[in-house]
Amino acid sequence: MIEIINIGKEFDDLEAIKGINMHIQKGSIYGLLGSNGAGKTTLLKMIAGIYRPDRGTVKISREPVFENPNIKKRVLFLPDALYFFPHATIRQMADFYKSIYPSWSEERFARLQDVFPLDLHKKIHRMSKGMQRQAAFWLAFSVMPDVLILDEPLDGLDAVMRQKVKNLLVQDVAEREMTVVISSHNLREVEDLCDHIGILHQGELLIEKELDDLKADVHKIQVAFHGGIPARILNGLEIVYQEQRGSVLLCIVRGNKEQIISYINKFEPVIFDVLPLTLEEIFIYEMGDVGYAFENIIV
Ligand SMILES: Nc1ncnc2c1ncn2[C@@H]1O[C@H](COP(=O)(O)OP(=O)(O)OP(=O)(O)O)[C@@H](O)[C@H]1O
Repeated sequence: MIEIINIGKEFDDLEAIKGINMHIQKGSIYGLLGSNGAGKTTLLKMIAGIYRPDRGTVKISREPVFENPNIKKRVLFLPDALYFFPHATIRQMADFYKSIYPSWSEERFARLQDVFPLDLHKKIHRMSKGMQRQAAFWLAFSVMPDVLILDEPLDGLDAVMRQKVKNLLVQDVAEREMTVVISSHNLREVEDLCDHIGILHQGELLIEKELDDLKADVHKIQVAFHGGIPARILNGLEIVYQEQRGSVLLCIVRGNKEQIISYINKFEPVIFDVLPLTLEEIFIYEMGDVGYAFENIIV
């Protein structure tokens, strides 16, 4: 659905995006993670056709996005800093969206009034930050785009509204195979919502994987033995991080869960737990691998 082919982008002498390749499947929810300044917004703007890549191409449905009105009318970008016309009301913005997006659904817009309790005729700039974000989602869901690109989307929404928006996103993906790309620092939210994850760092894509595969590959282990930790045990494990707390060895280990369990059981542990890592822990550890310092990631 979305093909990103060796794209690069520079700002003056800063190489913000350094030759990224990505493939995003139709109907998936792709979470783009990364440290501050990693290049997420720059990449999203190139996917949305707002920035022209200095090299490489972004294609949606096999067509280049940049300066391609046929594709751009199927793509909606919700930026982190929202923009509405000065003094516009939601109704006026809706009429604008209706005039530029052929997929706009007036019927859906009317139905979503039940989800977003906002005054259609109040000037948006007089609304609270969270209400403005609700207005932006109301408009976005009424456009019914094929591709929805969201930069830090749920910031400012209260817990109930976040859940409502997440439900609407999942519903559009399930019912009409909308493709969603989300950049977020809220890894718990990404973990709930996304099926694919990309981690960006200093303009490069460190990892691109299905969330389930990412989680299946790395485990948190707590283990203790009579008479101390056998020195040999560490040789047979791909240990990413280790720490001893009293007689308990805590470590993060890469590899197949069953193989790790059968290997450790040979040493006859008295305590042995294998726990999944949260996406937040995986992120911190992957970033640690590339020198983005962490100290103690086992909690
Ligand atoms: N319009 C611009 N002009 C010059 N430099 C820019 C511009 N936009 C972004 N940059 C630089 O490009 C790099 C990537 O910025 P970008 O906003 O894409 O990062 P990000 O991953 O979205 O960061 P954050 O998580 O902090 O929002 C940063 O070093 C930033 O200063």
